[in-house]
Amino acid sequence: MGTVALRWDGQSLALLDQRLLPAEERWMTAEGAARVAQCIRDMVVRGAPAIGISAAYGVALAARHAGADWRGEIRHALRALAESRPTAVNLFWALQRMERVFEACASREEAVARLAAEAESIHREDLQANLTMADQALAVMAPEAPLEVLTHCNTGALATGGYGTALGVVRRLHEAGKLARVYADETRPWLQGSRLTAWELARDGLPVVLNADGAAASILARGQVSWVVVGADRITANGDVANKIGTYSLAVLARHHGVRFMVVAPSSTVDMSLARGSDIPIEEREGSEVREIRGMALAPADVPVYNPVFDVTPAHLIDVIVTEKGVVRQPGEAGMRALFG
Ligand SMILES: CSC[C@H]1O[C@H](OP(=O)(O)O)[C@H](O)[C@@H]1O
Repeated sequence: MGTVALRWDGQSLALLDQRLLPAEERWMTAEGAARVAQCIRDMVVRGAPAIGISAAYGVALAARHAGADWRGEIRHALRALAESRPTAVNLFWALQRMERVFEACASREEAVARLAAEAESIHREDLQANLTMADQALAVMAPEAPLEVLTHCNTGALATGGYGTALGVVRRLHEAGKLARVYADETRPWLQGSRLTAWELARDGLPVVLNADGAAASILARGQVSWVVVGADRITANGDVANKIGTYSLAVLARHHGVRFMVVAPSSTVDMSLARGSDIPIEEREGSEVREIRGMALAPADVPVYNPVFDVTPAHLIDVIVTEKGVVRQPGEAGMRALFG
């Protein structure tokens, strides 16, 4: 089997501990919803679609382990999971789906069966969405010869139900014989690019080249990269995109150098209830993620740190948003409403 971030056997959820990659491949079992919420908060599992899928399985686990007050326990699990991370809307989208099914259940036994089935559907649909998006993106790119692309963070099988969003597009280019090289930004501070993307792509035999984030400008200036391809954590009604910190600067660089900029995300990442990107809650994480790595000091222990882990790329810097429901070119409110109502 190819790379996967999580496994569900009908009774428990196993998560590949992404904090330890690439040094160690260690799986941990999350027995209940509280543990799943903690794994999402601590980034054992991360990536917008993967945390939505994990949260859904967390609700299924809550039903499985519930007692006489099964309704109260499942409600408590829904709340705890919703508090695990704030920016990726896929988490809340998945929990809303689970809640709708839960509210329609008349007994704990029914909830156990139906919530597990719903979580499995969310998982399966995400994988299918990735495959559809990869096809659509290939049609947009229409490469005649193998091309170079640059990506940021990790949007691959590790971040999704399988295959990947932006990395799914990279995979599809490779399968079509149209990928000359993919540059992977290392993605400071959590290093999703160096620890996860380089690992995932090298493992699957794709031509990946790792670069420091600060090298992106000179790579784009060389004129060989055709597309910057990234994922998303939330897309608002006007086409603004929240994604991993550093995406916005990459979009500015791409526009400056005449390189096209593509966002690839399933419709579960679209939040039409928010008018613009400035409405998106941006997660800030511990300063220690910047000051140190695996306990080793990279900065004075007491230096103040500002560590927002997402930024917002305005729609006007994006050439195309690819979803499984269709493609929005030159994103703006009209194009978003045409596809998402
Ligand atoms: C396939 S979307 C992945 C998305 O999630 C990342 O964030 P994190 O690693 O903090 O969960 C990032 O924004 C990626 O684009």
